[in-house]
Amino acid sequence: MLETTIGFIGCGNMGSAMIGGITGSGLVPASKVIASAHTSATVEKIKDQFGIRTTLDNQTVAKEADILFLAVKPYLYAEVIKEIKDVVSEDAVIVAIAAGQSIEKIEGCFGHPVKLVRSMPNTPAMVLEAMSALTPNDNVTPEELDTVISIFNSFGKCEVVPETLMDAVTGVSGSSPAYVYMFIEAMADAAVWDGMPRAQAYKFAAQSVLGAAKMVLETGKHPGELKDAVCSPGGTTIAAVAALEKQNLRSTVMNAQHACTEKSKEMSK
Ligand SMILES: NC(=O)C1=CN([C@@H]2O[C@H](COP(=O)(O)OP(=O)(O)OC[C@H]3O[C@@H](n4cnc5c(N)ncnc54)[C@H](OP(=O)(O)O)[C@@H]3O)[C@@H](O)[C@H]2O)C=CC1
Ligand SMILES: O=C(O)[C@@H]1CCC=N1
Repeated sequence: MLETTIGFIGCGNMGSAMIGGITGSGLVPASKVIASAHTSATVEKIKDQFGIRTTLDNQTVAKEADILFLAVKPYLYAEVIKEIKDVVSEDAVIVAIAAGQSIEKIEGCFGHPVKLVRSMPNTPAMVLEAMSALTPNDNVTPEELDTVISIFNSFGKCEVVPETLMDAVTGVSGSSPAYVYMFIEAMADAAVWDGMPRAQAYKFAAQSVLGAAKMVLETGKHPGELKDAVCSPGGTTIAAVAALEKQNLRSTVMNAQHACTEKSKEMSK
C-alpha cells in the first residue's frame, strides 16, 4: 500500500474512473484520496460512491496531494493551474491527463519548475483494465516515476512513451473505447434484429470482444492468423468478413483513428 496522498482536481468521467480503480484495487485507502469538482452534486456523488474525501476548493486538494491529477477538460488547464500554482508543494508530482496539453505548455502555465508527468489513460480504469501512456519531464526522479507507474498499474496497464507518441496514443487507447462500444452496440443490434433479447445480445457481443482481445494479448499470434482460424472454407464467418471488406471496415477504422490523432495534434498547438 502506498503512503501517499493522491489528489484529483476534476472527477468526471475520467477522474472518477481512475478514483474507482485506485480505491477498488486497494493501492491506497480511500481516506488518502481527495478530489474536487466544480459542483457540489459531483463531489457528493463521488464521496458516496468511493468513500474518499471531497471539497469544492481546488487549493485544498493542491496543498494536500503528493501526487496531483489534473482531471479537468483541456480548456480549463490554464485557469486551474493559475489557481493552484502557488500552493502546490514543490515535492508534489503533477499528473496531467488531458488530450493535447503538452509538457511545454503545462510547464509554461506553472511558470516555475514542477515535477510533471503527462499521461493518457482510458475509462476502463474503472474496471482495472485501462491502457495508459506516461511521459515524465526532467524533474521527475526515477523513484517518483515508479510511484506514478504503480498508481497507473493499479487500474490497468501502462507504458512510458516519448511525448511525440502521445497523439497516436490518444487515438489507439485514450479515445478507442468509444469506437469499440460502437462496434459492440452494432453487433448487439444485429443480434436483436436476428431475434435475440437485447440484454443477452450485449453480453454475447461484449464477451466475444473481450475474448478476442485476450486471444491477441495472450497467444501473441497475428490478428490475421486468429481471424483465419475462425473462417471455415465456404462457411459462415467468411461471409461476414467479405461483407465487412466490401464496406471498407479496416480503412474506415484507420481513417477514424487517424482523425482522432490529428485532432489531438491540433489541440496541442
Ligand atoms: N473521458 C475520457 O475517456 C478521457 C478523458 N481524458 C481527459 O480527462 C480530462 C477530463 O475529461 P472527462 O473526465 O471526460 O471530463 P468531465 O467533463 O466528465 O469531467 C470534468 C470534471 O472537471 C470538473 N471541473 C470543471 N471545472 C472545474 C474547476 N474549475 N475546478 C475543478 N474541477 C472542475 C467537473 O466538475 P462538475 O462535475 O462538478 O462539473 C468534472 O468533475 C480531459 O482533459 C480529457 O482530455 C483522458 C483520457 C480519456
Ligand atoms: O474525447 C476526448 O477529447 C478525450 C480524450 C481521450 C478520450 N476522451
